[in-house]
Amino acid sequence: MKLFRILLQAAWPTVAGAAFAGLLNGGSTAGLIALINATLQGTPSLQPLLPWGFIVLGGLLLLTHFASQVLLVRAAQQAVYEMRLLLGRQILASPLRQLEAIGQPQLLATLTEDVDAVARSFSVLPNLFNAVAIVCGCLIYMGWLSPPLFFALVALIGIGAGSYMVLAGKARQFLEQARSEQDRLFQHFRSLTEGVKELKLNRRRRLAFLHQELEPTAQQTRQQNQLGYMVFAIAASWGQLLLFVTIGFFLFTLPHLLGATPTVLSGYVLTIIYLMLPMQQVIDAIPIFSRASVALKKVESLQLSLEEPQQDPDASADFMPLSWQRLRLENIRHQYRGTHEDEPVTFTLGPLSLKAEAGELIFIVGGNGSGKSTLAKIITGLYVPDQGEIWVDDHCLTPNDYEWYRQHFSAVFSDFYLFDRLLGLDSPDRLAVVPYYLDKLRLSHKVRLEGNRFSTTSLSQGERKRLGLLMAYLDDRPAYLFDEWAADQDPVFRDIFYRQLLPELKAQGKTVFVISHDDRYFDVADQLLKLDYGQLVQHTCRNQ
Ligand SMILES: Nc1ncnc2c1ncn2[C@@H]1O[C@H](COP(=O)(O)OP(=O)(O)OP(=O)(O)O)[C@@H](O)[C@H]1O
Repeated sequence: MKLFRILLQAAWPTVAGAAFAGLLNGGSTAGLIALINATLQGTPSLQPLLPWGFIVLGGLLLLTHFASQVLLVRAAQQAVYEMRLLLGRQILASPLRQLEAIGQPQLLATLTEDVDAVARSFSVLPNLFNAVAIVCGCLIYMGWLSPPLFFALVALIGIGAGSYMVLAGKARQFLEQARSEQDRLFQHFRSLTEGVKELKLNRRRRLAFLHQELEPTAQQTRQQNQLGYMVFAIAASWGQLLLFVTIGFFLFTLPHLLGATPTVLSGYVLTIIYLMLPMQQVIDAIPIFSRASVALKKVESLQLSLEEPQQDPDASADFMPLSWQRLRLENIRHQYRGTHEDEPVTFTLGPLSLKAEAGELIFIVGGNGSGKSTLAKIITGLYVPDQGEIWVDDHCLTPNDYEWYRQHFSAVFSDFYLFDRLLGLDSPDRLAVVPYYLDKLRLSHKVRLEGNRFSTTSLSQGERKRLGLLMAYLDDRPAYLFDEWAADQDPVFRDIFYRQLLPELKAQGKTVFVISHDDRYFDVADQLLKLDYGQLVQHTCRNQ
């Protein structure tokens, strides 16, 4: 049902047009069968009209079949298009913590496998819809021919459909298990692509990865899918057997019991034989719809939806960043909860407070795992803290303000992503300064701006980070955050970063947060915050 709701939401007028054409198609099919039956029975009064009727009904059948197919293909493609965009928007609107908890492999599996499964089900819809229309038209014709035989037929169809659904339910369970294995498969694909160097360098590790990780999961996925589709095949064969039993019943048993005339009998057998193809199409479509409904369930389990558009956060709020005088974090606390080998594991940052003025350089320092990046995500508004308040001048942030608040920051995180083009930066003024910054960051001999795209991003890690810094400069936000930016720079450029670039940003009135292990440069900082196991253990201000 949800699949149809998605389709209706995307393009209900087109679906309504297709439904109308489908109904006409079913009607003309039934009419054509009635006409063929009448011709075969040689009803004298109708003979002169039959050839004309045949031409008209045949023409109508072809036309309505074509119209309903074309309209449904359009509606289905529109639904797939909207579904992809909706999922993209929802992922972008979801809290970062939620996305981190889901994990990259699961998101990728959903964006590819699940969206594909739903798209595949939409692609068989036109044929299915036609088949259902023909079945309905034929049933109406058979009901008109003989009500007692019609009820006998409906009872047989009911038994067939009921037993088919029991088997289909079992098959669906196997498909669900196969889908769970697919998440693990994507996890392995990630290891394969991101760990390719490590796997290439060590043969034993590579073989262990192939035989102990990839192979068993791929095998499990294959087995569960195989079982699922095999049960569907058994169900389909059972359905076909029932169809033959039904024809046999109508030929040899029921007419004697219910006293049907030869016209009625031949009409029934002709219609049932004609129905075999559309029935087969319906039966073939059921596994595809089952897989699609497993996909929808999976998408919903990630607290995403392909159905209900959430309010688009980009639509309403005014995102113009302000310049601020002071930023305050009061009693902020954030906790990660998880399990490791069935033991609960938590990491708690805070409670901690800090103040940052415009034009201040604030260094956040501490050992590995002390919570620096977590604090950075809270400062930039990527995490909403479990407890505490963030104040921008005299305004305390409410949950609805976070989207607006984040627009005040430009950041280069340690695991930053480098876009190869300047997205969202089309003002000629901003683009004109790019060569200046490329020069300043000593990249002009390697990278050019071509239109709004960089000529290359195949650079060393240090150079990529410089390009990331250029993007941050172009954003021109009131606040900046650099997470171990200098770690990949050579000593000369590291010196330039701490002694020249950071003071320049400060002189422009920017608030700059720097996560750093470079204690040689701590003297540059106006404030130094030291974290240890999530607690603020040292807070030094230059003016104190
Ligand atoms: N997404 C997450 N889910 C669960 N726990 C996390 C997550 N990210 C970090 N942690 C936990 O929080 C702790 C602090 O991590 P964080 O990345 O903030 O440290 P850090 O000080 O930036 O470390 P480093 O200097 O190594 O980058 C870690 O010990 C880690 O166990």
